[in-house]
Amino acid sequence: MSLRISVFGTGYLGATHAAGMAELGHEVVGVDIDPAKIERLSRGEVPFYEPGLPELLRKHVESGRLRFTTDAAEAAEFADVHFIGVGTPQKKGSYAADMTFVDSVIETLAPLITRPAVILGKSTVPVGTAARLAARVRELSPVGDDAQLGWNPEFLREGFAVEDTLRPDRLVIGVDKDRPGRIEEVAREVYADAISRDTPFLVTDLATAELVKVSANAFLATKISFINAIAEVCEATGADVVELADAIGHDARIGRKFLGAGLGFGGGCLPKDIRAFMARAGELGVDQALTFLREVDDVNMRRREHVIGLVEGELNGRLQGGKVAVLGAAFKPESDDIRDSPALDVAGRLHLKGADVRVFDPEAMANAAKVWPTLTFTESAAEAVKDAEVVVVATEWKEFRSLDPHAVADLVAGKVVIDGRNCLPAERWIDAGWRYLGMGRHSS
Ligand SMILES: NC(=O)C1=CN([C@@H]2O[C@H](COP(=O)(O)OP(=O)(O)OC[C@H]3O[C@@H](n4cnc5c(N)ncnc54)[C@H](O)[C@@H]3O)[C@@H](O)[C@H]2O)C=CC1
Ligand SMILES: O=C(O)[C@H]1O[C@H](OP(=O)(O)OP(=O)(O)OC[C@H]2O[C@@H](n3ccc(=O)[nH]c3=O)[C@H](O)[C@@H]2O)[C@H](O)[C@@H](O)[C@@H]1O
Repeated sequence: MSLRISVFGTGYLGATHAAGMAELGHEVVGVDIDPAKIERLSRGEVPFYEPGLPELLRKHVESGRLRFTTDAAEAAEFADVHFIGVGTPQKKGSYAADMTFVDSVIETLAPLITRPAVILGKSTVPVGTAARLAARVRELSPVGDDAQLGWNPEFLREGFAVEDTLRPDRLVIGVDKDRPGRIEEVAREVYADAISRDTPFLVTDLATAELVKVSANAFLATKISFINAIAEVCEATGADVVELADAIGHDARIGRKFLGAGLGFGGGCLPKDIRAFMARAGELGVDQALTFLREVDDVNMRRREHVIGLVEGELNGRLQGGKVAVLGAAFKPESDDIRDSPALDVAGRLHLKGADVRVFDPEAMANAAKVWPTLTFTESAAEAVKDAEVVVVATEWKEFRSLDPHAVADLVAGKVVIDGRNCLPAERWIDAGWRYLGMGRHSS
């Protein structure tokens, strides 16, 4: 059955969710406070890089099943199901999540709900938020208890956002167990396609749904920092963390995924989510339960220092004026997202320490230049590495993984490559005469 849906927030999550809902047969309006974004989306353009999304979005804008507006009243009038996908960034000067945007959607939308409707929150929020907002919605809406709020956390990965939206590996719906209302029934209609394929559909209370999301991200972050901590020990002992990860990953209880040692995790979610989780635990008086996440964060940030130290070492302690190429600015490949990007952080810090840094990224240059206008960005990887004394591979784009070490050798001043993502074929680079430094690996 086709539903009328609105999606508040048309960033990485919201724009993908809106297009995905249209693909599932629903009629959708996307709402954002940024008029420039809405104008581009209305023309069928995606204002960020996400493989497969431009085609999907254009298809549904052209079919008329998907449109965009800055007018919340229009969305309230049109839709019976409202998703909230606005940002919950880290607050300045604090670990906590900034709830201004989510709160503002509720304050605007709830009074406009004049017939029974369901609101499903998708943003990642501190536990307790949904119960607070559900009460606020009942208070503000003219239909009172007939305006119901549940929480439906999102697990998509950037770079695979379309696939993850259309074929999620699980669906979680948080419902106030004392007032379940129509939330489960409506969510089953929204996600009928995935449910028909036996996708696990888990109905929980509101707090559990909120905690599922932050626990999943905390676990992923912990797994990455675990392997990076082991990488530190490998570096001290001459062991090889990639062989080690392969070996422990064969144990099905451990698994090989997310054991990629390197520059560590970044992005708009993992770092801020573990910090917000710690902040919320503090407010709840259970901060001790999550002190290990402090360590997870510290191990992660040390990876960046480690790479900066390696560059400095290769330049004989002389960063000032040293020519360094940084390949990659995005926090991971197949994304133009530079939020808390380890690659860009390393490039920026080397630049602040006086190195002559040149950066190239296939998709993230425009975003990176906004944050680091004083960094030098080049048109190509070849231009970035020209005359470099050290090359740092900081984001594992395919374009960098498949670089020809012989061709690159002809361009550089020094054949030193730091593989910040353990993504290069080390033997090929070594055979081509390079000094190769991996993360937690034998160097040559
Ligand atoms: N990016 C991702 O891969 C995922 C993000 N999330 C969560 O989803 C939420 C959104 O994340 P992103 O899409 O990455 O953020 P984003 O920053 O790309 O997008 C947020 C959008 O919300 C808009 N906005 C702010 N206030 C608004 C309002 N009152 N009404 C309508 N629009 C408003 C902004 O203009 C912006 O376009 C966060 O809580 C994040 O943790 C969850 C899973 C995946
Ligand atoms: O809440 C969110 O926004 C999302 O956060 C992550 O997705 P995403 O940030 O898109 O990226 P990941 O693929 O998880 O990678 C995160 C970071 O970890 C790094 N990483 C990943 C895997 C690994 O083995 N090693 C490693 O350093 C990546 O380079 C990247 O910087 C989660 O994977 C999603 O399930 C979740 O929905």
